[in-house]
Amino acid sequence: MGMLSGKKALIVGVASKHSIAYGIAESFAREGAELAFTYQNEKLQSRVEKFADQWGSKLTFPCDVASDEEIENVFTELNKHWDNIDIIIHAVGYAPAHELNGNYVDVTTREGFKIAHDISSYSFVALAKGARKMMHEGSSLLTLSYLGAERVLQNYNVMGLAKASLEANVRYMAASLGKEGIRVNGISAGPIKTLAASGIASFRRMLAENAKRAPLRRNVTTEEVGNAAAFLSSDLASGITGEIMYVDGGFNITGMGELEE
Ligand SMILES: NC(=O)c1ccc[n+]([C@@H]2O[C@H](COP(=O)([O-])OP(=O)(O)OC[C@H]3O[C@@H](n4cnc5c(N)ncnc54)[C@H](O)[C@@H]3O)[C@@H](O)[C@H]2O)c1
Ligand SMILES: Cc1c(CN(C)C(=O)CCc2cnc3c(c2)CCC(=O)N3)oc2ccccc12
Repeated sequence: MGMLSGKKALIVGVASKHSIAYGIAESFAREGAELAFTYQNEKLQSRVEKFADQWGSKLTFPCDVASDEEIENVFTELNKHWDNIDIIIHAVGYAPAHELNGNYVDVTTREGFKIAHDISSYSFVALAKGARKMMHEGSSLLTLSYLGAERVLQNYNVMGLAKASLEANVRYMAASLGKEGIRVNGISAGPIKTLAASGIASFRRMLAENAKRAPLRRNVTTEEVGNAAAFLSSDLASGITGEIMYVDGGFNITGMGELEE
């Protein structure tokens, strides 16, 4: 019997086998959850359908989180298969690429700021609004954040502000839904080589620096994030809400790497 047996989970954000959402789906399937997925657009449809099939799921729906109509349609369709929903995973983040490379004041724009906050933060509460009628006592929502929400990481720029907004979103949603027994949490993951990380200037250097300085002396994997997500989404975490859990090899507790090994 797995940690998530009998649980119905909707996973938003699978784009490739390197996705954090993919790692989460792997852990969830292993722990016995029944899975449903959304994909951002037709380009990702066949890939996500193939992934869903390997986890025994036929439930996949298109959803660009910029569209209230597409979000609403996900839950209308999902409700034809499931009476209610136990778990929602929000693994979506985006800012226009030009915002994430260069001096924050120089590269940040009003349009880029709006898009980053809409797609990376508003979309989390938008999913909760869409799922409102299907959630129940014991339901759990989980999102993915990054250290850039609280500290300055070179080039992360407006995504740091969007993640700060997302982390406040976790707390306000937890307070808003707590009386109904619905929990809302986040995982602040260390850097991982995914599609969202590709094309980022000096990402490789950042990964190496993280592995050097983190107490565990290595980077984390999507499997490790998946396992922490399974715990936080399970009844074993029934007392935890409004919390952001670091899964980063301990990097966030350090001020400076060991000056000599
Ligand atoms: N990779 C890292 O280093 C890292 C570290 C900490 C947190 N995160 C966060 O983890 C989450 C997942 O990112 P990832 O690293 O797995 O990369 P990824 O590229 O695999 O996943 C990002 C997902 O966001 C989706 N997305 C983007 N815009 C969308 C839109 N308008 N509508 C619907 N979906 C949209 C993409 O389709 C993709 O599935 C993001 O929130 C990211 O900020 C990533
Ligand atoms: C770590 C790290 C990441 C990974 N991470 C934590 C993220 O949250 C990914 C954020 C992200 C959001 N939007 C886009 C992209 C990445 C690249 C492709 C694109 O067009 N838009 O992204 C960085 C960007 C700059 C500096 C560090 C990082």
